[in-house]
Amino acid sequence: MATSNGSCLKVPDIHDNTTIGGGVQDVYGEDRATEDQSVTPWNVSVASGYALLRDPHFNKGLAFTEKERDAHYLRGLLPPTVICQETQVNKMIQNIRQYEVPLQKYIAMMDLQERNERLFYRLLIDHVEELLPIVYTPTVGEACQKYGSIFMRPQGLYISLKEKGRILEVLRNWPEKNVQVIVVTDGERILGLGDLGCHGMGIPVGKLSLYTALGGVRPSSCLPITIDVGTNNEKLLGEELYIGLKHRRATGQEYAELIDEFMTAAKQNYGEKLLIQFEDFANHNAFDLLERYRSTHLVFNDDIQGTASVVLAGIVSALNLVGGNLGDHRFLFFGAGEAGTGIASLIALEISKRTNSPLDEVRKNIWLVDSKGLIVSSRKESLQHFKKPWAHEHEPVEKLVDAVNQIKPTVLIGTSGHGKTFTQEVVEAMASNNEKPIILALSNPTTQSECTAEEAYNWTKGRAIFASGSPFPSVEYDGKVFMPGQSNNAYIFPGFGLGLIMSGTIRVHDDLLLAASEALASQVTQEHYDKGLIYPPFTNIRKISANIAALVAAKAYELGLATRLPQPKNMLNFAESCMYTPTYRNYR
Ligand SMILES: O=C([O-])CC(=O)C(=O)O
Ligand SMILES: [Mg+2]
Repeated sequence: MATSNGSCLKVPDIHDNTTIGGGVQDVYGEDRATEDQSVTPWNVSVASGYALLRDPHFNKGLAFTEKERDAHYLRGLLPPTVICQETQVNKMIQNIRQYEVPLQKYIAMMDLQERNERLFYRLLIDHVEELLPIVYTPTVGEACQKYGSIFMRPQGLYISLKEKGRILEVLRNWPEKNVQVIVVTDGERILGLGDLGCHGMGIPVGKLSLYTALGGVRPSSCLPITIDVGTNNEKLLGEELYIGLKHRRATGQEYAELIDEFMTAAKQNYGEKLLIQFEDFANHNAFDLLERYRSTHLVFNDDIQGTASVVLAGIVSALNLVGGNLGDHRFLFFGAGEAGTGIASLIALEISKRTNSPLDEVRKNIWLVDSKGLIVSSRKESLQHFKKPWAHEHEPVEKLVDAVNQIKPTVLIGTSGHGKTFTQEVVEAMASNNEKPIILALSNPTTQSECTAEEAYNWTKGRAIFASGSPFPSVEYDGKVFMPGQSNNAYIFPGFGLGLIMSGTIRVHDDLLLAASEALASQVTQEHYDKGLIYPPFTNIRKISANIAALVAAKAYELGLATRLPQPKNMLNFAESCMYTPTYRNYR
């Protein structure tokens, strides 16, 4: 029974605006009719009174109706006015706009997420282009750098070396029991900002809020995790407010054992269909972890695979502007880590499928530059394994500009994590070799971008097809306005994850990444091309995500990787019906 002091009551009928799966056996688990397992319509415990207002999952602030205020002991706890969610959204966006400093906007958004989850997501969805740079790159990068001083409440799980041997217990401390996606980092390579240790938590939190806002995966299914094995960041080690373990990183067996315990415990606790997204691990671990767990767990590395899928889509759609087939182009990467080699591999796979040519042959048109210069066969012995397929016959070349002049790429892709490395000389070399050079400056956040949009358009005299990892405003050159694209894995991972979840897929296959990429490219219309865009705007992202989810799920069924039966007849309708929407529920 309900009590006035805020303890729990049974709510016999909570109407939800969204139902999925026709009321039985929904994609989120067994026998549930609503998209949010924490509130089935028939028999749910939620807080009442003061505690209800303090519960971000249920709180509606001034949107509680008169009847709800009576029924749930809220009288007097709220001022008398009742306002709707739409008005609250308008008020909140005005409040956010009053902050001049992006980090203040970030803190205000995190505060809202902690106070009223549905309002947070409604606001983020309704103002996605404006707020994405706040909850995501670039501001999330700054938030991670200052995480120790802005830390208020844990927004996910911290699993440190102290928890070794007890990780299952730690997972069970998390209040949500039906977790379907974990985004996990060890903080060693946060965006292009390097080792931020435990302060990397901002990244899984940000990524998962996009899973919900952009991909419609319900918030209670999402679990952000930071694995803390120490940090090699001397500055953080000396900081009083650093929130992580204050010693250098554990490596080797100690590291592997902790990760392995985590992977085993996560699968044991949440089941075979749990999606684990690796995010912002350093190169060596990123490749090893993907290799080690891809055949036993549903794992996805966003930096290797998500980035690859989004970039391939952008290049495929850029062909509409520059002409030629994918196989006719020559690619030069600056940066041969996760993103660089991940994108290179997926492009090679796609060309190989399209042209029916062996991968070895296709790779010859794809070149990579790392910190030591062009990757060439004479360096093969000393190369890390993920670089070896790209070591082609060529004399050594040290500088990027020389590589551009000698290789003559049609597409230049920056994945270096180092800002300002596409110098005027480099960009001009691209422009002198190509009528419409494709230039992608993918490193994040904005400070690490290989060049700015303005530089790309100015130095190519408005001829560049440009996209970047972090957003840039539009640029005017010679009386014409250019709109740079944002080539960020945020286009892919939310819809990709939804596709896996809704189909009960148990393993990630490269063909699923190609399907996601194709789905994204198919969302770019003539209207976008006419504006020089190679990606659709983020304002359409939920529709884009539904399309990605549908194609990914269809491919998963085709490959025999999907376990949810029966297979939905109309995959797109099904994807849309699965998506969480943050409209307030009515509490009777
Ligand atoms: O988070 C982003 O904006 C894209 C990404 O995965 C990275 O840069 O590591
Ligand atoms: Mg990342």
